[in-house]
Amino acid sequence: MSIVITLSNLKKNYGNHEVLKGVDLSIEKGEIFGILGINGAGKTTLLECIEGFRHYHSGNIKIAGNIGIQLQSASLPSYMRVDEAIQLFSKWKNKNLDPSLFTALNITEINKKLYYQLSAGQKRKLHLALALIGDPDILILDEPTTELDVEAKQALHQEIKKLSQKGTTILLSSHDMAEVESLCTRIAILNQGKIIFVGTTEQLAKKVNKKYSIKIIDENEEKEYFTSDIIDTLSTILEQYKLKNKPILDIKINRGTLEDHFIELSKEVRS
Ligand SMILES: Nc1ncnc2c1ncn2[C@@H]1O[C@H](COP(=O)(O)OP(=O)(O)OP(=O)(O)O)[C@@H](O)[C@H]1O
Repeated sequence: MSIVITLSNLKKNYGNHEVLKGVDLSIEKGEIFGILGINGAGKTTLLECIEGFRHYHSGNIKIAGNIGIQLQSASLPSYMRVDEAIQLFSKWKNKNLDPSLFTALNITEINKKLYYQLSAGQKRKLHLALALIGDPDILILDEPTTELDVEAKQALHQEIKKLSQKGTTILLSSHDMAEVESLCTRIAILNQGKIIFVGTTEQLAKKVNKKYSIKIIDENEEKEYFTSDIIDTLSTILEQYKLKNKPILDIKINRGTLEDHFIELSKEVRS
């Protein structure tokens, strides 16, 4: 796998406020890479440095390929129509927007609307569509699904997965842990200016040593067991029930969510 984004010891201050305190990161081609962190952790700053919108004070950023960008907040002239914006960006990039995206993101419905008439979610959809014109090698999305309705969110998730399968690298920030868990191949957690974790969500679960919970419900009671080895523990429990010839009514397994693990790790770092 080839590395398409490399950050080495990246530092960025706003006045005396050190927001990025030496960030190192490598992102591979075709990854869907999520940047997580609490409000103000520096995710947007990091993405904007990579996009070239922010000056950084020291360190190095290497990018292999062209970038499509959907900013957290962006604006177009109030009286520009949606189809005019798409034509304008298509001309700039000398490529048209893939028609399947019009349908997937429901752009056709808002084609003739003026920019100022769009709802917040519709604006976000338009900016996403504009980022995708020109078939970028790397797509950077800052909180892409905030304000999107469920249908548009699902459409975007499918689109992101398709793009990654054909080799586009996607770098996104999000507060939606369920979204990150289902989409991202790897994540990085930004905390107090440093990356405190890089890896898969499973690796994060291991790092915080989160134990699985197994709840067994039988006719008389509900019992909960905690384990890090689900197969061994579950087999032993089932064996015992079989030996006692006791019927089980329900089994619930909870491996913890990304949100639980994120909170756990943030607590560990603070203490
Ligand atoms: N232009 C700026 N001038 C001064 N301080 C800034 C500027 N932009 C951001 N900051 C500060 O830098 C820190 C990081 O902000 P940033 O927007 O990068 O965080 P974030 O992780 O994207 O937050 P959120 O999740 O709330 O979007 C915050 O404390 C913010 O107040």
